[in-house]
Amino acid sequence: MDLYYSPYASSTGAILLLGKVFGVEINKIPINIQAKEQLKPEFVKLNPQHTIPTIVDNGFSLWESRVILTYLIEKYAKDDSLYPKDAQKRAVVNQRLYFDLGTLHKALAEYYYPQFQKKEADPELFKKVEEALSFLNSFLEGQQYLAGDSLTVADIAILSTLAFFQAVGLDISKYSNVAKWYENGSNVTPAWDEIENTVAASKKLMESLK
Ligand SMILES: N[C@@H](CCC(=O)N[C@@H](CS)C(=O)NCC(=O)O)C(=O)O
Repeated sequence: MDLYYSPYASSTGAILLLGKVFGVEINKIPINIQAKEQLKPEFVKLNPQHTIPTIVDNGFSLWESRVILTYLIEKYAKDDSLYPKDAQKRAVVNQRLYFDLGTLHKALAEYYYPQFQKKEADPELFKKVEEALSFLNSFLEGQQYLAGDSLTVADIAILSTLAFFQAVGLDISKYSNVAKWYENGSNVTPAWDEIENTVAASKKLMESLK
């Protein structure tokens, strides 16, 4: 399976993690967004929206990172534990994934990405980050996992989001449920080293831009 990736995409580690868990061989193809490589016609042919990450699995092209994660589970997992088939359990997992896409990651990206381009941090945008982390903290009240009572793709996606943004300065320590869940999650999630290695490489690149 080909994975077109960029160090700016916080989800790359989660995709590599699932690839390792399921024994899927992933051929990593870096795309340099600063050099606008994603706009090359051969890439736009694969993904007209020209976003990273994009996978090509036996000729099947797919993008939107959280959809890539659920696709990998549906296609390669031996059971449904990471993405339960039960309608209500799956709905809660999906709610967390959409919360990541539309609220948490969105707020973090809007606050941190401009800073990679040497722009001043905007405190107004940080309020949205704090609000999103407070929501996450409340989802985790009395819970060891984000959706249900065992590890799911919701945990993996949001752990990956937070691993990435912590590497560039986010502090989650005052959100005690989040901090506790992150600590446990990073210990119990299989192939966690894929996230750590990816985040370390991203951090190095982003620091070189400062
Ligand atoms: N929601 C999408 C976001 C994808 C996205 O916007 N990726 C950025 C890099 S972090 C990108 O590809 N930017 C280049 C472009 O849009 O041309 C996902 O999770 O896959």
